Amino acid sequence: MDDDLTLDPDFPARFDRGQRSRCQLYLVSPPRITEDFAEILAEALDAGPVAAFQLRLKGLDEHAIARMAEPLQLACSERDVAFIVNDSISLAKRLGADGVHLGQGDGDPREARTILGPAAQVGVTCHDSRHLAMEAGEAGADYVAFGAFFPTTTKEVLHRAEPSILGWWSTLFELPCVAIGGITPDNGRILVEAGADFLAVCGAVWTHPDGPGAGVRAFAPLLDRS
Ligand SMILES: Cc1ncc(COP(=O)(O)OP(=O)(O)O)c(N)n1
Ligand SMILES: Cc1nc(C(=O)O)sc1CCOP(=O)(O)O
Ligand SMILES: [Mg+2]
Repeated sequence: MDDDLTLDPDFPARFDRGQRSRCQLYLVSPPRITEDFAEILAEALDAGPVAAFQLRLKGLDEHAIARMAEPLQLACSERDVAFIVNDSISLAKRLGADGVHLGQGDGDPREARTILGPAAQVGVTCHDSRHLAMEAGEAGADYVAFGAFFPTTTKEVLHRAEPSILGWWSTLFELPCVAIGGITPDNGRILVEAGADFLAVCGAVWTHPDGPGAGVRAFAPLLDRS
């Protein structure tokens, strides 16, 4: 791995903004995965610096997700990649995950903090709303997520965000911001330049025609904004 692409040395202790000259990659799982997904994940994580992986499985109950999680969590911990659980504070607790990502209907960041403890990383969906982002920051979130910036086939989105919200946020606040939604190596640069601390990516990595490793590598040139 290229030394120039190493992560903040404190990672994954916190969703640190790290050096402001760099943006980091935050992988989001496909909504459905196959039994061999741990190998696919390992290929992606070994291809370049990935700060965090979010387990975002839809249409399954928590027991089923918990059964699938173990090898994925191991792949992350072996590589110092933060393992974040989507949607469920209780599942994050059960798995001993590094953190949880909460949508607006998924629970309160304060409750997540109480249940998961001070070291847990709590992210909050803020759509295109400055108000929601400030609320999340006040509630103790470790990052705020804005999106969707581009059309996506991974989920139906009701909100579209403009890159300027990233510039507004990162100028005023120290708390890291994540950009999500339809991000590819071809369109992501504008978000990095606008101030995104993390690019959260699903489809562009897992459906890359040359495999997920190539998907991760394709983002490397975008992440340095110095
Ligand atoms: C990093 C990141 N940002 C936003 C989301 C979306 O979360 P949510 O609004 O809860 O929607 P679902 O993911 O549950 O469909 C996310 N998962 N990750
Ligand atoms: C999970 C999710 N949340 C979004 C939001 O706008 O809150 S967009 C999105 C899908 C991200 O997948 P892809 O990189 O394939 O577009
Ligand atoms: Mg959710």
